[in-house]
Amino acid sequence: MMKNIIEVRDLVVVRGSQEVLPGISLDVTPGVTGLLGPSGCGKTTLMRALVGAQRLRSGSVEVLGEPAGSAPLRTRVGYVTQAASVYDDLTVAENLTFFARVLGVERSSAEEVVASVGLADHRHQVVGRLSGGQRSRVSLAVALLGSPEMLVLDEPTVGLDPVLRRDLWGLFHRIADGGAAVLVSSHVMDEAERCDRLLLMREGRIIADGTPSEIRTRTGAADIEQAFLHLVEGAAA
Ligand SMILES: Nc1ncnc2c1ncn2[C@@H]1O[C@H](COP(=O)(O)OP(=O)(O)OP(=O)(O)O)[C@@H](O)[C@H]1O
Repeated sequence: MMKNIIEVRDLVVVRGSQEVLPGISLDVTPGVTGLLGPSGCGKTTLMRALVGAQRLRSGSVEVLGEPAGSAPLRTRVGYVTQAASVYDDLTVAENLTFFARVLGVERSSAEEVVASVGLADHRHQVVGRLSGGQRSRVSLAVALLGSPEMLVLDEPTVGLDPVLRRDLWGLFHRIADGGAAVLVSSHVMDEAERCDRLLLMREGRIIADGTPSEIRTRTGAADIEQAFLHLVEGAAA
């Protein structure tokens, strides 16, 4: 059996006055796992909990056998939020060299990750003058420093053209083939078929968990969007 990279048990998270996650449990093994669900269902909140950036009301979140967010996980986990988190006044290469030093990662790794996100030709450009899609790939490159064993990506393909989207999904699978858990959130259902496993989320709960074909077969739907609607209507009935 494949080892669990992520173990979440009875996780309850309250934000403001709302119980956003009312008690989630899940295991994630290596591979590309898609976290899908409508806007506001709690995807980002779950991802924040996985990287230790979210206060938990109760329950536990373990990553690679350590409590989420603990010091030993610092270089073993990569996280990309929806907002680019790099320095606009530095070049692509300068950003990567800076973060490589902060993380204590080899300088050569900085060059590798720039190439892997397709930005080698832009490495001497100032980040503030790049397009939105290029900037978000700089954040992704930072998250890839040190070859993390868990990579958490919040809507990483928003605003990218089809060729880049295809290339990035190829990259996610190569990373997963190396034994990492890559967790990708999306509300674009047509990206679901690119995942090894899907977690469909609604109102803070996982309403389906399986491969894309398992979920389609179980619901008798032609695609994941139809399957999701079927599940939502079934749950409401
Ligand atoms: N800082 C906050 N304070 C209070 N409530 C919040 C806060 N951030 C998010 N929420 C609430 O938590 C719920 C889940 O939000 P979350 O960002 O996890 O959803 P999401 O599924 O990632 O949505 P999206 O796809 O739009 O990014 C929403 O109802 C939102 O209003």
